[in-house]
Amino acid sequence: MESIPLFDQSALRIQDCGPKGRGVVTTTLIPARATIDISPILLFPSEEYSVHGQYTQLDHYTYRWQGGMALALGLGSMFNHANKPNVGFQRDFVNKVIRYSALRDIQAGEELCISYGPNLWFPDMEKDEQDQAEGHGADGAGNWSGTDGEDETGDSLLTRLQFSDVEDEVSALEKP
Ligand SMILES: C[S@@+](CC[C@H](N)C(=O)[O-])C[C@H]1O[C@@H](n2cnc3c(N)ncnc32)[C@H](O)[C@@H]1O
Repeated sequence: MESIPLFDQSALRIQDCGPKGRGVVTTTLIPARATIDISPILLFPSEEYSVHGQYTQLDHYTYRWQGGMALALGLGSMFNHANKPNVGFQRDFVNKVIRYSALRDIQAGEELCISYGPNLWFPDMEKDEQDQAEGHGADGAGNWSGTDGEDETGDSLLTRLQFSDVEDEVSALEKP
């Protein structure tokens, strides 16, 4: 295993993010591509997880991993979900870590969010907040109006990183 550097996280805060629970917020600008965290993981082998882990709180936090499910130790377990994440991640199976980096410049005061993938196991409060801010909303049948803002991803950096680094990770938090 490589020797893994640790990062100065003194500009980050764990704070109450309303209905999402706790989340990670930055107090300073984080430039695009900057590494935010490298979280070591704790691996739960598939058999153990299917008998125990999946019936516990762990199931809200674990990532799919080779041979089982993994809990990110540290910040990696604190990122909330966003459909338009500002943080991407890559699982490093050899070194048993997950590397998190900024997909774009992240301004002071912004919450740092990853994408958990399309199949969430909870009502997405971030989507509700974003739709309200954009003037969209659910009709009585629960159908949402408005586009998902494809054209807002005109930022080529975001697009490039999402496809190269994030696309294959996007389902990592989905449950088997
Ligand atoms: C990996 S944990 C994130 C940290 C968590 N907020 C906490 O306080 O421990 C995942 C859980 O956070 C909540 N969560 C994350 N993103 C959310 C979102 N966009 N809307 C609502 N709840 C969210 C859900 O309860 C989910 O099961």
